[in-house]
Amino acid sequence: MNQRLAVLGAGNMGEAVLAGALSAGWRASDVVATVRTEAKAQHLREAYQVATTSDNVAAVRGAGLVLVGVKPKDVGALLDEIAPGIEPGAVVVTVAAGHPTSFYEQRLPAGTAVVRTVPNTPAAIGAGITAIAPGAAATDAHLEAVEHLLAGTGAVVRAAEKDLNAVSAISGSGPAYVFYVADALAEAGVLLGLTRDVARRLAVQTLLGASRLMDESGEHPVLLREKVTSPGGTTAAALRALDDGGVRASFLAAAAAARDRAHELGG
Ligand SMILES: NC(=O)C1=CN([C@@H]2O[C@H](COP(=O)(O)OP(=O)(O)OC[C@H]3O[C@@H](n4cnc5c(N)ncnc54)[C@H](OP(=O)(O)O)[C@@H]3O)[C@@H](O)[C@H]2O)C=CC1
Ligand SMILES: O=C(O)[C@@H]1CCC=N1
Repeated sequence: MNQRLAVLGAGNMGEAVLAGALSAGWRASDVVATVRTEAKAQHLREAYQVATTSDNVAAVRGAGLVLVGVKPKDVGALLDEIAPGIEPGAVVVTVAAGHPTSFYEQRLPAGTAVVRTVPNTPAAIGAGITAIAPGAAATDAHLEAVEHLLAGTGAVVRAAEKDLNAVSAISGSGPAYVFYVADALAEAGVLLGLTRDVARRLAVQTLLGASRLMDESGEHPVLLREKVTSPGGTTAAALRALDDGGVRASFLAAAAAARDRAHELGG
């Protein structure tokens, strides 16, 4: 498989994967990115020195790796468009939520290797986590090539394809849940009379510090929570309010809703 990479739809996720590939040593001269708007294309050329075009068929010609980065509703039309230009032996990697690998295989030349992935936006700073699963024609060598492609975006784990909608509900959408909590915590600080600036800094640094502590200590979140929660103290009072508000149950319902929506998007 050759090292030419075509990123079709270099938006939030496509651009993050592109940036990760370059930081992992991919040559900018081996990358072409497609978008619809010239302003976005200009940004990609200036930020990464990659070639850009709005012609997806031209982009996939000569590409050994093709990344599908468009919205789920646009994937079918994109595949129909590029199918005639796909190189024999090319690997098609997708970040789109929902669609199973069989959806791609039905529209691409017979035997095309497809690898479905679920990344998340911290990939843009090399702190993402991506789950990958092979389609029917994808081999271990294809998965290794995709792991190499994604190495600069953060952690990469292999998963069963049947689990990818659940993965999407946890780590794919997960950053949005964390930003939601950050916003809620900052607004709580404002309610208690802190300035917006101070409240936001307290909330963001607390999430960052707590995440690092979980990661670096390796301790279970329950144990870490107990270390903050003094008997009869302030945190116990706060956690009781969260439980009274059904926050834990809401997270379970939120994840199930995201998983079910991914299933719907996949048709
Ligand atoms: N955002 C996230 O956190 C995650 C997203 N995903 C998946 O990633 C995919 C993209 O999401 P996201 O990056 O947020 O969306 P964006 O809208 O940011 O990116 C989509 C990009 O596709 C481009 N585009 C649309 N149609 C075409 C086309 N026909 N040819 C070429 N380029 C095209 C758009 O170009 P232009 O900018 O010029 O309009 C845009 O840059 C989705 O399928 C989503 O399910 C997966 C995991 C996490
Ligand atoms: O919201 C979405 O549909 C995409 C998939 C996972 C995260 N963002």
